[in-house]
Amino acid sequence: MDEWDEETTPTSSISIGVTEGGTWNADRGENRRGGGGRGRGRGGGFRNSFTSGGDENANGGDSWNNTGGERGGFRGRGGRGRARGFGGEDRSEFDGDNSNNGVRENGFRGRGRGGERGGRGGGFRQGGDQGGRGGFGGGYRGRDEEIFPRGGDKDTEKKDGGDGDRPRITYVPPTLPEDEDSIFSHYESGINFDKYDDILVDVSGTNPPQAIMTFEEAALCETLSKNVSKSGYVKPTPVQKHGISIISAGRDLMACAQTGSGKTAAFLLPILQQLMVDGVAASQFSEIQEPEVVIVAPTRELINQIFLEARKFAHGTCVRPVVVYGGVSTGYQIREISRGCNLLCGTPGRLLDVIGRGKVGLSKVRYLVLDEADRMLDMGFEPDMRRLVTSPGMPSKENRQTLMFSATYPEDIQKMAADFLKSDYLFLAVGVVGGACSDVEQILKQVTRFSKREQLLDLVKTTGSERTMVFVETKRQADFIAAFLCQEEVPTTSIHGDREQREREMALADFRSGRCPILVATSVAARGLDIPDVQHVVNFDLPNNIDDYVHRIGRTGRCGNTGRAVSFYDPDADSQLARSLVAILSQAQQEVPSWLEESAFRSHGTTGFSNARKTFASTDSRKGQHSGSFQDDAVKNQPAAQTAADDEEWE
Ligand SMILES: Nc1ncnc2c1ncn2[C@@H]1O[C@H](COP(=O)(O)OP(=O)(O)OP(=O)(O)O)[C@@H](O)[C@H]1O
Repeated sequence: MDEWDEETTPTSSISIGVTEGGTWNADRGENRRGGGGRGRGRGGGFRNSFTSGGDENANGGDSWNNTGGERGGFRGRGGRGRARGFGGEDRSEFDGDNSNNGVRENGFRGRGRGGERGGRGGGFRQGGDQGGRGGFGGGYRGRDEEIFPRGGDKDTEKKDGGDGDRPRITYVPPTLPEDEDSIFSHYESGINFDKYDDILVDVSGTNPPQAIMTFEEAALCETLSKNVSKSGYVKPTPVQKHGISIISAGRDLMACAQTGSGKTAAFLLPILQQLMVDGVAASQFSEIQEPEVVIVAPTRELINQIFLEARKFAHGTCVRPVVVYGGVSTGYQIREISRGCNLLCGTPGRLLDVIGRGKVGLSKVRYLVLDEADRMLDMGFEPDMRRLVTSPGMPSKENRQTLMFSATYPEDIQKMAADFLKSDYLFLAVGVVGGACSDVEQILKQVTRFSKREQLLDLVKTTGSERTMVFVETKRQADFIAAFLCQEEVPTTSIHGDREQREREMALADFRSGRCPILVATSVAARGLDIPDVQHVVNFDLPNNIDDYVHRIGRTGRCGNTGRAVSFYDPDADSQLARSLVAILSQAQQEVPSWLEESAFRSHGTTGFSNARKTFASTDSRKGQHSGSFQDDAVKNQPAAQTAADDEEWE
């Protein structure tokens, strides 16, 4: 079976728990729920899960690898774990992350798996009325979250090739609502929307076209124009003013503009407009679909969001957008494509998959868009992008328009990106390349590794029901922190690359709706996600890459709204970021704590920020200067793919 033949679910820590735990693995609902005394609600469930770390720790791991009586054993250990987990041994859960021996590790394991298992059950959210279902196992989502066994139920089936127990993905996302209210639902632009007009814009390259000042000047066709109004757009943002005219003039573009400033519409509108002018219409009658547009983005949720935007703007036209991404039934996606496809959105792996299956022809591609282009082209993912542009039928760069967008553009990536563009491409920089959105208040808090959890709790307790994204570095940590907050009665959900797609989409839906106002996330949610009313971002763990910091805090303060980002700075772990942080904060006119300046000084032995900040100019790397990336050398030298933590599934 070739690698594209059928996708399998990523090995999920949550799912491991589900499978191994037996009770959770049962096919019948009553087994899942019954289980008998696996924890009743918040307190009990959580405590149970952590018991394995107690004096049973010699068996703690084993219990998960067995069934039947061992499960009972696990349940029987309930009640003591909490003391280890969150009470007495405050450090152990973190130590366990790195350690391979000793009591702490077992304790952590007990917690970790329990916690991950907990992610399914709902013990924390639904409290005592969940009865046996909860345990910590179910953790933090709640009673409505379905349990999907790893094999044999309606939702999964074994692979044909007999490839072990790995199930075929058969998840099909819910049908999208067709009513206009849903399609055009949007949040209001904020008080600072007009300030966008004050941002300096630099377009470099030969003969840039004149920017448009209004949507009327874009001369969009009637349906498109109405859709723009229904979306609540009154006037274009700077990246739209310039981007729309550049793309409409047929030029290749590398565009850099701050997070939340409307880059998606900047490429969608002129592309759709051109398709309309050309009278493009999807045909259901050809077996191979030949889209005119291919849009690629690095994560599933982001590409789905771009698809929804495309669907919104194309509403009532003959242009049919389709989306493909990992974690969803390939068969379903291929059927969607075969119903007609002009504009294909995809994550790279799944895109290459459907192309490789011969279901999509590329010879008609006129627009190739790479959103989050720096991430798409960084060191880890460059080969996939090269594979895409050299796929059979894909027009050469001379014969297509290639468009790249991001809020960050390290210089080395800019240079590589140029390989994908015509030599006369335009470089559009709105504001400072790689700069943070100035509508986000940035607060740095110096913490120790072991005080983070309490600080987080204090913080979320003061923010009440305001929507908050909490970024952590690892998937395990995401589950752990989500479970911890749930135990503290803060309704929380989580998103990371080990959660199944159904769970990821549910988590986002719960966060969007406010049902779970706290979303704990890894970097998988750092880029592009546009979720209304996210007032806060917390960097529980700072990323090891300043560009990721910029993207993460950009989940708030979008479209002229204000937001707040609180970052926990652990001097033992984060000093390599100090200088870049000082630069980012200063550029965004934020207060720079003196301890951070000192830390930056200590880690580099110089106060030479002004030198380093020469790189602040909005710069096209062709100008022969440093680009506007803020990365200091220490960070820059890290392979970008590694800096993405462990979380980008890339398909
Ligand atoms: N001209 C406009 N008027 C009003 N709202 C707009 C306008 N342009 C975009 N928006 C809205 O602003 C929000 C942010 O837009 P978008 O997601 O395209 O930002 P972005 O620049 O791609 O951000 P990121 O860098 O995080 O990916 C969206 O909700 C979008 O609908």
